[in-house]
Amino acid sequence: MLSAFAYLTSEVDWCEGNFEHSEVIAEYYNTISNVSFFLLFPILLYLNHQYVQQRPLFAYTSLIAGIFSTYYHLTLSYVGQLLDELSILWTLALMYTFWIPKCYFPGFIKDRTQFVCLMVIATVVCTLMSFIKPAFNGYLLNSISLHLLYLTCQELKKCSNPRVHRIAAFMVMWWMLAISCWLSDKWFCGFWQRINFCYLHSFWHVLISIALLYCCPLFIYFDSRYEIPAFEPELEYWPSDSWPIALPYLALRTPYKRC
Ligand SMILES: CCCCCCCC/C=C\CCCCCCCC(=O)N[C@@H](CO)[C@H](O)/C=C/CCCCCCCCCCCCC
Ligand SMILES: [Ca+2]
Ligand SMILES: [Zn+2]
Repeated sequence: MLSAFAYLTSEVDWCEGNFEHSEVIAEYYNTISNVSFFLLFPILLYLNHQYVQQRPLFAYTSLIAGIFSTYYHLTLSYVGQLLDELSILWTLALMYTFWIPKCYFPGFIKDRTQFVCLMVIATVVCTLMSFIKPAFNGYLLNSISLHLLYLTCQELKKCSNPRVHRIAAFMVMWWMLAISCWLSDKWFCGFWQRINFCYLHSFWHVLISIALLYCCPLFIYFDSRYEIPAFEPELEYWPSDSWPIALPYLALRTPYKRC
């Protein structure tokens, strides 16, 4: 049992060489690049504080995923890998349970309570299955992004706001860059080793964090339109619209009321 915590017991070993820069950190760049998840957390929280006040549940999940991902790359242990993957699975399950608009529920589901039960059962089953072949979990988790893409397309069809379309386009661009790095690190490691450039998984950490900077405001914008009718949601940029590099966030405006 204790051996599951031991260094180098994980089923997946990423392309970066082990213990090349430190005696205690198995994959040095893959570990330190997790700093992007720790930055993501306060940035999302600060920029979207109005939304977080309305629906506080969602704020802490990216931090937990970041902690376990750091532990995993630091040790490459079996337990580290499972914690990394299961924290993402449960984060995404939590997001789905509370963020998915009712119109996307399967036909046999009547209300959110039933949907919560369905999500709990599905997540517990996936959790148990993930112990069977942990190496497969990464593919499963990444395939959830395809469903997020589908949901984005459906919502964009209902929305003519050019700002929303622009943020969605940026999210997809960053996600495509991120997933290319993740797959390339897995499939073409021999090539990257030959040219002595084995850092693509650490690029993935940074690029998927940037994609989430666009993904989160977009999905909480969709959610606000359905679930917080007392406010008018608007997507804005920090520090300003006119800056060449700016971060999108959700502002909740009180609609002007005529007497
Ligand atoms: C207002 C505040 C809201 C805060 C919400 C925070 C939402 C965070 C949501 C998800 C967290 C994902 C964290 C990803 C951690 C990745 C760690 C990692 O790299 N693990 C790998 C092993 O080291 C593992 O192989 C990767 C597995 C795949 C993970 C897939 C994550 C998908 C995230 C969805 C991104 C959507 C982008 C847009 C899609 C079109
Ligand atoms: Ca490695
Ligand atoms: Zn990783």
